[in-house]
Amino acid sequence: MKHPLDRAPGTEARAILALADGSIFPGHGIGATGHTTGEVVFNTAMTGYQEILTDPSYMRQVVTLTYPHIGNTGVNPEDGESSNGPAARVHAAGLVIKDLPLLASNFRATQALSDYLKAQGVVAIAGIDTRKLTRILRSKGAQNGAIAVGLSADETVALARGFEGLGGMDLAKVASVRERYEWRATEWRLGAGHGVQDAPRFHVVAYDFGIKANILRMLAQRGCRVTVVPAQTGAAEVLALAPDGVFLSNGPGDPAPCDYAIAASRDIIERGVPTFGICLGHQIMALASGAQTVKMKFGHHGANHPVQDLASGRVMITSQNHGFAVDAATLPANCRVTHVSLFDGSLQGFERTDRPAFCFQGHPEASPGPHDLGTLFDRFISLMEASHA
Ligand SMILES: NC(=O)CC[C@H](N)C(=O)O
Repeated sequence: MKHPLDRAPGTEARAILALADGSIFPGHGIGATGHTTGEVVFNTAMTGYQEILTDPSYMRQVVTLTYPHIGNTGVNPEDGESSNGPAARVHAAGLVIKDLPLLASNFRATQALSDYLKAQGVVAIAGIDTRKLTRILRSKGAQNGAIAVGLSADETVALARGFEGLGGMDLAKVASVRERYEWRATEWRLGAGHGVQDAPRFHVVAYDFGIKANILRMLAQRGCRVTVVPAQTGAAEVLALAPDGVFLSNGPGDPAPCDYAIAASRDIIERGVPTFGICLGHQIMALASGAQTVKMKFGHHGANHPVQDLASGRVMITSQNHGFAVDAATLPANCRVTHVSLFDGSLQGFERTDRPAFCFQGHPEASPGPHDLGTLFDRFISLMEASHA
């Protein structure tokens, strides 16, 4: 009898991964049939594939995982990161891996990765030389690509070249929730699962540009009642909710065309409301402060990127997922750099010197990844406390 976490060997369809430069990688399909396109990026995290697939920031990106064995721990109903609708919903446009194990084994697993990808309609490919692929992406930069089951190599290359690219693409409003909602679930604990915040000290309004659930859980854990609002909510509507603080979320796509979010954030920050931004939210805060963003060559996607906190000199190991960055040279005088990447010297965080506002480019909420920067959430709480005093 087939165990729900087993996979029958030799049953996969032939599939092709093609890059816009014409590179072809034959493999086998481990997800839905059909085809998909997107920007092909590589992520160096050794695990956390369920959180990565469900992170809305990966919308229109085909994720290559450089760790060779993916799927070993199956998937479970609790580790999804998409807060908008079912947490288990996959947002990545596709998945590229080296090897899918025949057997998944974990006490929390309820489904095999392959069955999950099929159920979610996600096209995915295994048997790929991900080291070769990653060397191409590192030397030439992130590229548009396609995965296809049942198409020729030429047809798959044509699909890859047909993807319009993420530059200039406004996806925050696409990933965002349509209706405002309240969030109270706290962080997951072994044996207890998620708790509920029923005695909140603060009210946070969180802009949903594609927000990850663990950000909301970490805010709730620290005593916040969170009202999550759609990406295009105006500043007046947010201020009318009388928030103690405003949060600008992570999200997919290019931050520069998100003019609605840039304008609203500018108004809210100028009003002196404590504001915290993560990843796309950090980029939006920079644009709202007058700085500029740029597209990176291949971005940062992984779970062990060293980042230095300039005030203390301490080096933090961080979770990262971004393909755009704030150009530090364009930061105005009222922005002070707080964090720098030790991989490439790029800007990782800044604070406003004239307003209670700060932001971080990586992912302090982890999921997946290390927890070194959880203290940034405590800093946001301190800003809200200070504004009450
Ligand atoms: N995780 C994120 O919020 C990503 C932000 C933005 N889409 C980028 O790629 O840089």
